Amino acid sequence: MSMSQRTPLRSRSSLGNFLLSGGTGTAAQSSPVPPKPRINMTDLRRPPSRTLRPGSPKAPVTRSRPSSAMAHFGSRPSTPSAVARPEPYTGSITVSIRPNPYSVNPSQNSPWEIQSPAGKITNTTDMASFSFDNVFAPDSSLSNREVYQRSCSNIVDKFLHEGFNGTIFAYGMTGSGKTFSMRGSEQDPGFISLAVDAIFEKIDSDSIDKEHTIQMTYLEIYNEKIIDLLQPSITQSDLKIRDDPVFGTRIMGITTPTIGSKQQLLQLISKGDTNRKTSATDFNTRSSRSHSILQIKLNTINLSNKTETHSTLSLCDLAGSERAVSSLERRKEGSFINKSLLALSTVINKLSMASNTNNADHIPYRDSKLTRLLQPALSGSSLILILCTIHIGSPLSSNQQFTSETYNTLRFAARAKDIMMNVQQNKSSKFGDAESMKLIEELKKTIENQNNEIVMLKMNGYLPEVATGSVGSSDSIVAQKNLKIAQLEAENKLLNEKLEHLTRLTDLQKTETIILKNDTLNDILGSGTESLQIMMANLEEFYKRVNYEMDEQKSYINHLENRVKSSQQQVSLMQNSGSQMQSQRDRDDDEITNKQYEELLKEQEEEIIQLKELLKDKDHLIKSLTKTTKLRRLVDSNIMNSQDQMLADSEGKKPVLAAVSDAVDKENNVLRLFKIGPRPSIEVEVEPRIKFM
Ligand SMILES: Nc1ncnc2c1ncn2[C@@H]1O[C@H](COP(=O)(O)OP(=O)(O)OP(=O)(O)O)[C@@H](O)[C@H]1O
Repeated sequence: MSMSQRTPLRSRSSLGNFLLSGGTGTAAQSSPVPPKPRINMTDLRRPPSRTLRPGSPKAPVTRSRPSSAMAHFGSRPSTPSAVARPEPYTGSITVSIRPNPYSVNPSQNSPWEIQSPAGKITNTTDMASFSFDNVFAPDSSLSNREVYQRSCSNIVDKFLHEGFNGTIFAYGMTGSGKTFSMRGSEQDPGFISLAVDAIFEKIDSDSIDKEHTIQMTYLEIYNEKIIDLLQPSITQSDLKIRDDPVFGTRIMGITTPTIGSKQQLLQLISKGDTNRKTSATDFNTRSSRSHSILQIKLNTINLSNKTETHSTLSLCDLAGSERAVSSLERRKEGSFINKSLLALSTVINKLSMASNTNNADHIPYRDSKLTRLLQPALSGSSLILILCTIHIGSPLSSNQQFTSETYNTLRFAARAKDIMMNVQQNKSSKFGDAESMKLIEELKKTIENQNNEIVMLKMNGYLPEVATGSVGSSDSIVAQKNLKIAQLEAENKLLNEKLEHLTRLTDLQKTETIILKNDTLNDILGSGTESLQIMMANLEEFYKRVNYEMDEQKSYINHLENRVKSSQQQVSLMQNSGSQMQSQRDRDDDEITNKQYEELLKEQEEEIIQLKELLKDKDHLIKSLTKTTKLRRLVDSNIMNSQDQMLADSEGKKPVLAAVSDAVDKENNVLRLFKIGPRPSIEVEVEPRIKFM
């Protein structure tokens, strides 16, 4: 059977030479969506960025400054913390400013003074000054590599070596150099190529006990539609976004090839680039008319300590905004681009305000596809670099617009710089689950292949041995054929039994894994040393949070419904008052808005159904957890009891069992509060292990 599409990348010292020479490249490239050898966490359908990460729409960021070690979240019910977590990154978003050197007119004075070493840019007219992590000189000899090393490589390193997610996006006016910085050229490769180099350097240099699997997606948001850049013809229609417990958000049905080599990855990126919408505009002959997001997902299995880590690097090249546009189509695109960039600005403003004032306002991530996709990153699941590209031309005549756009970009950058983040590393998990999923996949394929062979044998009487003339008379051919069919059927029966067994065991492990991967439940489970009261209080807290998130969803839906109503009213008002004089442009915009709201509303309705399912899942988890807790307590109390009994026998005192029984009564009272009935005793297979004969 072919496992080529899921063959992990090893360091060059082991499998690397074969794989990196393109051994698996072609197959993976043509595959639309290869199955992932990991537990499908979507069953849980939990929106993590709103629940368990520091990213609730109400309190997405910490208020602590970079040096603070004691980050806390805003107004949402806090996560009870009993388990030590990996060291988070607490600090601000990295913001770098890069001027387009060709926007400088040497014969005129620039309205901007740049002090690169101090990371400062000042407007010489009103002396408004901005400070950032980097402000690069408008120097055409400054290479992308240098800019990458000074602003971006740190995030890529943390993505590669420490299990952080990283998000890098280029923001700025059209023609200011976003695509130039992200894609670069052959002579001067951009951030994407440089990050790909770093990824494969890491794979090459890693020890032989590490296996890497790389997957990628490449999409564009064009006119508020998500389009798969790797399969645009098939999936021209708008792809849907869903919450995902592992990656924050997930695009349904997007092509996610598993990468076999660096060359293959670069080829796929180039393929995506050619599919991206670009057109000539007033400021740029090849202007990007869409926002593009390239995601590289890295899964690393450490064979020596049997752990699996995943992290995602997102590289976004945003479309530039523009006002002066001549064609209707460009105007329509511009209206969508401006809307999503406005939504991004609003989100950045609110996050910045929340950081500065502890004012936990609603963050409207759902106002655009762009902000919805960036939601996990902006709400604390990712380190972020924003590269703002600017024009620093003369303040005179035609360049006046550049100055005001540069001002806008710098204000956006300054607000982004204000946002304080508390970013968690992705946790490593034991990879037994991935292995068993792989076995299940292999078994399924074998069974399928053998079934096909049986069908062929029965229908056509085809036997490979016959075709090669290696068998004798027709009687013996029939006998051999029947024997082969019988053998295959017997083998398949056995394989089916194995498959069933394995699936049962994996399901058991899956339930455990879901509980283990659930941060909040981990907190509740704690180290196993908390008292019953603490554990039940934690459960109560967990329940509160679920309800809180449900309420928040409902209020957002109300908000959207109101917006749909008011825009519908506006439209009918305009129609009634005979405002046919309304320009074609405005009507286009209104239609877009209404359609968008209706789509949003539909999505929200679907999501509410999902959330209700999610609540059921959480109920189920709480019940499982309570069972586990009871079981653990029973085991503990049995041990204690036998020790206590021995002590009581020797000292003539009351044994501890009586106290444990009091505790069980108390717990049942709390459970009744949650409307969870006390559970009967359960059969639990302790530490189910996969055994494959
Ligand atoms: N730092 C730079 N050094 C050299 N050339 C640059 C630089 N920045 C931009 N350019 C040149 O300026 C032009 C416009 O750049 P680019 O296409 O990257 O802009 P953009 O911001 O992506 O625009 P849009 O939003 O319209 O897609 C290109 O010809 C590019 O080569």
